[in-house]
Amino acid sequence: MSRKLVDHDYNLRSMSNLMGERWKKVNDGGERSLIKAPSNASISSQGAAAGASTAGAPAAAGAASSSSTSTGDLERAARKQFQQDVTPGFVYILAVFSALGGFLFGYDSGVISGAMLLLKKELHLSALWQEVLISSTVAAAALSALLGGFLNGLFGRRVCILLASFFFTVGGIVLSTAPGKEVLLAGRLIVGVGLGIASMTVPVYIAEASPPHLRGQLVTVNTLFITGGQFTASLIDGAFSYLRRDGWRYMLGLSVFPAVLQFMGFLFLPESPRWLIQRGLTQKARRVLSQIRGNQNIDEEYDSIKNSIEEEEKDSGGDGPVIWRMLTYPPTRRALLVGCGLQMFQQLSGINIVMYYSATILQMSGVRDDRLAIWLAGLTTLTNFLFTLLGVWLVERVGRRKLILGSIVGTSLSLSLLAVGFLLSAQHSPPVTFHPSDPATANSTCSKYQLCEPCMLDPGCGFCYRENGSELLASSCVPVNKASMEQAAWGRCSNSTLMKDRTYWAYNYCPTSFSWLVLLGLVFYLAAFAPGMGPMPWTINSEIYPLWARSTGNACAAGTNWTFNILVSLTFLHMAQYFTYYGAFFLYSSLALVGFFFIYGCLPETKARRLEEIEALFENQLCSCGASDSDEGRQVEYIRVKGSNYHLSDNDASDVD
Ligand SMILES: O[C@H]1[C@H](O)[C@@H](O)[C@H](O)[C@@H](O)[C@H]1O
Repeated sequence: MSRKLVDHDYNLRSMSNLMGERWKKVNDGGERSLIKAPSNASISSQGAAAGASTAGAPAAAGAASSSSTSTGDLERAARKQFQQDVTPGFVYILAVFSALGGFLFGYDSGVISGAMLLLKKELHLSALWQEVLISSTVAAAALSALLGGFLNGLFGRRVCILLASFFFTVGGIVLSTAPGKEVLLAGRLIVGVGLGIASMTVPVYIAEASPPHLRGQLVTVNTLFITGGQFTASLIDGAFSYLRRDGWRYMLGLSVFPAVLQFMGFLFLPESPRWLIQRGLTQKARRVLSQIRGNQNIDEEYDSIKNSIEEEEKDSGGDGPVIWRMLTYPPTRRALLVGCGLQMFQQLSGINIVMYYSATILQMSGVRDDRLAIWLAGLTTLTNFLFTLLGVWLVERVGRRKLILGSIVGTSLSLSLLAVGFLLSAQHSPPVTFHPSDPATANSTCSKYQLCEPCMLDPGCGFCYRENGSELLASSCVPVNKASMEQAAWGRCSNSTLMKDRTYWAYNYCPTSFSWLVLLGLVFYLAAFAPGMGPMPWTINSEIYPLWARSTGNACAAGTNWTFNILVSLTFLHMAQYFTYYGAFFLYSSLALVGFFFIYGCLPETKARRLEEIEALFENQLCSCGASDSDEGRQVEYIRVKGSNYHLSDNDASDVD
């Protein structure tokens, strides 16, 4: 929430409305005055109810009551009181336990790259098996995310989160004890099912439990946990890479701990009050709502959710499966297109390619040692994490729309910078100066290449060279060892002892003096992508659908995310082969630009709106929703006075009445 802007919201008019309202109901039992100093008894009872952090609020309210107190003090007191009242600690506990699902998402999707380095040696995995073990999880996640919509509607968010942590736990145990590759595959599929369910349920659960002014921030914390999980995975990969035997068992098995922690936590955490109301479990919903709203009066929120569910049931009209009703009802159809479009553009912006490729980018920049490259790749995940933290800070300050628009422009520009780096490297590609003869077949395709660039673009070849200062000597293009891409099939680069003498094997890259440009592109990319394009698609999806369509909408959006994740990862090497690296990165950059126009036209601002109000934002024709967003700049503040939430805004002070 923007402090500066909020100061304008508390103008005299709205404050006097507030006071009028205050005095009108001053006799209500159990209500507290912002104008009159509270009694000591009320201070202590309220302080106790709201927890230690409320200690300053009654004092501030008391100060506001003195005749010499300025309106500014009164405003500050009201704001402070409001902020403390609407944010009981329980909401944070709930968000953190839910976001463990995000952590597991990040950990389980990130840890496999390091584990694979050990696995392929120990279990002698072919390239096909490596591919299957990596992609199977993402494919299972895509399918189970879609199925998760149905499960969410039927059993509720809490049961789905319990189910996801159960799958994570079982999957982790199966993986860490697997006797062979078939059981490993089973474990990866089980983990994938957990990933899919968690990725669509957790943001919805957090959004439904959060107060409007904190919703964006708390849902974004989930993506912070995803990137935190990816960072932790890279540290664990680095640490256990020294354990040549069975190191992968620890890497894959350690996720069991956060999974069990989440499972235990959710045995005690409540179901989403919105889901309960929808299911007609009204008494339980009231109990949960007062539990998560602390000392507030929840009547207004409860009534508003209940009314909007009744309205929605009338509006959404018709029978049939939810997805059909969503597609035939214009506001939800538009929301669905926006939600899935955001997830598609997130993946088309190439985040998982950049993360995956970062180790190679580092090798291009002269990091020759494998282990060092693994550790430095951890720096990439750390940067992603730190900049997602910036997103958590910005989301309620600048709003979702501006944040994601700024982010996608930066993403597109930095992808172009990466492409330029690759282009310059290709244009100054080192020549092949030495043509050793293949002992097996006199004529291998690799020996035909005259430059490093086409040689490294051929998946069957690599570049073997000696370095003397900045000069390359005796560089050759030779076939890669099919069992281990880290060596050539024969010759100087096929043997690690031979490679000691400043002889290097470059597979997938060429030595270049423009690596600094590529490195710069990588850092800019993460700084631009992580605060907006990373978290916002998840955050926005958790809030743009009406309750009856929320599970299905999020299921489709998460399914889209996983599907494009797998499509982009599987096609990247082929793209690089056909269009070269710079061609591929220019393509991702253009796709991000298309994404910018899509978001600019179609995405309305949802900041500080109640979930029940958001459907109305999609009433305009598609792709006029964003441009005609009349509320950009409108300041919305929810303020609780005497136990209810009031909606104050500059242009409509009558909301207070
Ligand atoms: O929002 C997340 C995040 O940005 C991750 O770093 C990325 O790996 C995921 O694919 C994405 O959905």
